[in-house]
Amino acid sequence: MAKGSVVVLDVGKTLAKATLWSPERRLLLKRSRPNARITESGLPVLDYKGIEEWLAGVLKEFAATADIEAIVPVGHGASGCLVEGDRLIVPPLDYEATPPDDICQEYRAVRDAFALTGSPCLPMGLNFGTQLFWLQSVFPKEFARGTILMWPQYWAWRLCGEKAIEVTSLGCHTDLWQPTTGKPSPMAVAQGWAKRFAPLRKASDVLGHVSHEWRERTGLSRHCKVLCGLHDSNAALLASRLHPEIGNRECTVLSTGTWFIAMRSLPSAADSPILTEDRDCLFNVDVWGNPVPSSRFMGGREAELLEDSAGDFVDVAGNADELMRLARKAVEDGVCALPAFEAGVGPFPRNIGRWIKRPADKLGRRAVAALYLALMANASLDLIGARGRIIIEGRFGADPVFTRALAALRPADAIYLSNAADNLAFGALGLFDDAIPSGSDMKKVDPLDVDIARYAEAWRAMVTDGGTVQTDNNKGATTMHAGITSAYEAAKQRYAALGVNTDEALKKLDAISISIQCWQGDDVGGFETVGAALSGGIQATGNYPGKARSLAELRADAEKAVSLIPGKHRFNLHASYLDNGGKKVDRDEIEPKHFQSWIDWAKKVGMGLDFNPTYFSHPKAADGFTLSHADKGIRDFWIQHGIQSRKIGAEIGKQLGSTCATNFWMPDGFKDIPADRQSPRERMADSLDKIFAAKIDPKLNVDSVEAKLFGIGVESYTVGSHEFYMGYAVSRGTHLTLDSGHFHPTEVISDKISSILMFCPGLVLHVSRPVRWDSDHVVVLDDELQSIGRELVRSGKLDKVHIGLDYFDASINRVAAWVIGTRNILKSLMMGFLEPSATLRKAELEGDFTSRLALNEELKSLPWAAVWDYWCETKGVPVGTAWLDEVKTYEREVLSKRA
Ligand SMILES: C[C@H](O)[C@H](O)[C@@H](O)C(=O)CO
Ligand SMILES: [Mn+2]
Repeated sequence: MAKGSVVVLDVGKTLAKATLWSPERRLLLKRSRPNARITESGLPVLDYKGIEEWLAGVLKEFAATADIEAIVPVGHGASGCLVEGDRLIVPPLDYEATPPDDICQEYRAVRDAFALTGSPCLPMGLNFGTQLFWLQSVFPKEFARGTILMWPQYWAWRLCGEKAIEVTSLGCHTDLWQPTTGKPSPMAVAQGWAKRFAPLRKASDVLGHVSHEWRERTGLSRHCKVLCGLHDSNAALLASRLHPEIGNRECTVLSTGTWFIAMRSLPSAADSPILTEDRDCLFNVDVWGNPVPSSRFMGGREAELLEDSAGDFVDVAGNADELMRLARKAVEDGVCALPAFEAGVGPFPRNIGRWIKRPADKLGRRAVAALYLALMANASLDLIGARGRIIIEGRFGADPVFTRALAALRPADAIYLSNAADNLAFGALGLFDDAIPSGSDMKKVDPLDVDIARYAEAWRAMVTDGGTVQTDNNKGATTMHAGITSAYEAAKQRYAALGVNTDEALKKLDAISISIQCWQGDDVGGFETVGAALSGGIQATGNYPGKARSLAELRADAEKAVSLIPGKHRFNLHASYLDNGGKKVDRDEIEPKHFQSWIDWAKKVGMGLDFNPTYFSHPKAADGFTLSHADKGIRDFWIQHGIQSRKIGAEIGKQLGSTCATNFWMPDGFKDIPADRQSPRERMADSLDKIFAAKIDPKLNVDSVEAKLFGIGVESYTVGSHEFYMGYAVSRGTHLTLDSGHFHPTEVISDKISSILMFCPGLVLHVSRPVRWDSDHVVVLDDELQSIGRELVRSGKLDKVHIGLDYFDASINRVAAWVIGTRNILKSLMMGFLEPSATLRKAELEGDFTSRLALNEELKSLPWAAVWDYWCETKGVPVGTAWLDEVKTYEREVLSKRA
C-alpha cells in the first residue's frame, strides 16, 4: 500500500479525466474536460496543449488537497508522437483522421499479416502504423532523429522528462508489435521505427519524479513519482482481477463507451482462439506481455445514431421503467436495428445499418438501441470465445435494458456489473499497488424476462443472410429484398470510374435536412380559428378527403410522411399553427408558450423546427396590405407580430439546439396599376427594420425575407419584389428566401443561388413548382429541380442554406404530397453529390465544351436510382413505390375516417 495519495490521469478520446485517491484508495476528487478538435499544420491532432493546460490546473488543485505520492497515466490506444530532448517534434494525430488515399494504399502494401501482429487492417488512423506512415511523409527529418512515444507515455514524459514505451499501448492494433513473440513487427523494423521506439518499460515502472517545471506549475512535491502507465482498456482488465469473484480465473471484460471492447484474459496461452481479422477481432497485449483476444465495435457511437435525438439524449436512468417496457414490446413486435451503423468496424463490418420498423419517438429508438448493443456485444463475445465470467464496465453498465438483454442472451455465463464509473482508474491503482481492496462489489445481472432467443435468432438470420431487408409493416413480417445491394455495388463501380465515391456522396446526403412545410397537411388553414379563409393571393385548390383538422392530426400525418422519407428533417411552422388551447390569441400576442407543444413534439420525433409569421388570412390583412399599410395602427400591429415571431424562432432554436430560420413573406400589393410604388416600399423597409432591431444570436434564429412577383388579386404590383428584398437583405445582412414559384416563367432560382450566396449571410429556399398562374404545385423531379440540387452542392456552402419546401395541393392525398416532394428534392441533391464536378469543371476551364455537354448528358442515364434505392433501404424507409402502399393503408385506416 502506498503511503500517499495517487492521481490517475485518464486521457480518453472524448474526455480527459483525473481522479485523486487517498492512501486507502478512496476517491477524493474527480475532474474532467471534453477534448477539443484541433488542427495543426493542416493535420487533425489531439488536443494535447488544451489537455496540458487543464491538467496543470487540476494537479494544482489536487496538490493543495493531498500529499500526492504518484501519478499514473492511462490513455486511449492508437495514438502517439515523436519527441526529441524535451521537445515534441511530431504531434499526436487524431486517429479519426483518414490519411490521403495514396498513403493508405502504400501503407497497406507494407504492413504485416494479421497472423503476425494480431492487428487487423482498420479504417482512418486506427492502426497507429498508418499514422506513422503518414507523418513520416510530412516530417521526414523529424523521423530521422525523434523518439516514438505512445499516448500514455507521452504524458509520463511531459510530467517527468523520461522517455519510455510500454506493451499495452504498443500492442493495441498498432501493426507495430508481435504479441506472441514480444518483439516489434517486421514492418516496424523495416520502416526504421523500431529503433526509434523509446526504451521498453513495464506499466508499473516508476519512470522518475515530476519535473521542476511541473512542480513550479502545480505545487507537487519533488517526491511525487510518475509511473510508465498503460492503455485504458488494459487498465479495466487489470481491475477485474481485484474482484474476489474473478481473482485469477478466466474472465472477459466488456468496456463500454464510444467503443465497446471485449478483452478476454486467457487461463493459458494454449486456450487462445483463432481470431478473424475481418470481423474486428484482434490481439491486445496485457501488462505482463501476454496476448489478449479482443473484439470491438463502436457501440456508443452507434447508440447515438440509432437514438437520433439531435444531441438531446434520453435520460436512461430517469426513463428506466419505460425503456424496459418499450424493449419488451420491441422484442415481441420484432422491432430491431441491424448492423452496422458505424460502417467498416465491428463484427459485421460490411453490413449496412438499417432499421426494421423504426420507432418514431426517441425513447422507442433508445430501447431498441440497447437491444442492438446487447446483440452486437453477444456476437463480439462469441468471436473471442468468451465464457464463464463477463464483467461489464463503463457507461452502458447503467443501462438495464442493455445489461439484462445481454444476460438473457448468454444464459450459460455469469454477467457482472462492476463499479462502472471508476473501474478504469481502479485498475491503474492496482498496477501501482496490488494490495488494495476491490473497487466495488460486483453485481450479478438478472436476465431480461422476455423470449429473446427467438428475437436474436431472427436478427441473426437477417444479419448473416447478406441480402437487404424490407419490412412489410402491414403484416409485421420481414421479407428479404436482395438485389438492392448488388445493384448498388454495380452503380458504385460505374460512378467510381468517373471518380465519384457513392459512399461518400451518401454520407453527405445523410447530413441534409429538408424543412417540410406544415401547411401542406391542411391546405394552409392553420388552427387559429375554425374554417378561416385563406387570403394573401395564394390558393389551395382541391377537396381531397382526410385533411388534418387538429394539431394532433397534423402531427400524426407528418409523422407518417416522415417515416417514409429517408434522412432526418425539419418541420416548417406558420404562426397560424399555434397551440392556443382553444382561446383566441391574436397575431400580435403570440408567444413561445403557444408553440411549446410543437417544440415538445419536435424533440420527441427528433426533428428541427423553422418558423414563419403569418401575414395573411386575417382581418387586418383583408385589404391586401400589412407591414407596408398606409395606416400606422395596422403597421404597428403587424410589426408586433414580427417581433413576437422572432422571439418564438429564438426559443425554438434554443430548446432544440438547432438554428430556426424565420421567414418573412408579406403579400402586400395592388391588383391594379399603382400611383405610388415608392412609399409602400419605404414603409415596408421601415417596418422590417423595427422588427429586426433586436439582435438575436444567429445560432438560435436567423431572419429571412421572401420576394414574390405577383399573387392572385395582386397582379400589378408587389411591394416585396425580388429587387426590393435583395437590396434589403444585402444592406441589412438578413438571409434571402428564394421561392421557385415567385419569378417570371422563364426565370429559374438555380441560376440565382450562386449570386445570393456571395452577398447574403445565408439563403432560405422554398422549393416549389410553378404551373401557369400557380406557384405552389407539388415538387417533381424536373430539370429545374435537378439544377437546384446541383447548384446547391456545387456552391460548397450547404451549411448556409436552409432548404425548405413550399407547395400545397388539396387535390391529392396530402401525406403523399409531402412524401413525393421531399423525396424529390433529396433525389436532386443526391444527383448533385454524384456529379463528377472536378471533371466537368476541368473540361470547362480547358474550353472543352464538347466533353462538358457529353458528360452532362451521360450523367442523366447513370444508375443514380440504384444509389437512391440503396440509401432508402439503409435508412429503413420503403424502396420504390412501396411507400405508396403505406400511404394507402394510412388513408384507409386513418384519413378516410375523418369527416
Ligand atoms: C404559406 C407560405 O408562407 C407562403 O406560401 C409563402 O412562402 C409564399 O410563397 C406565398 O406565395
Ligand atoms: Mn414561399
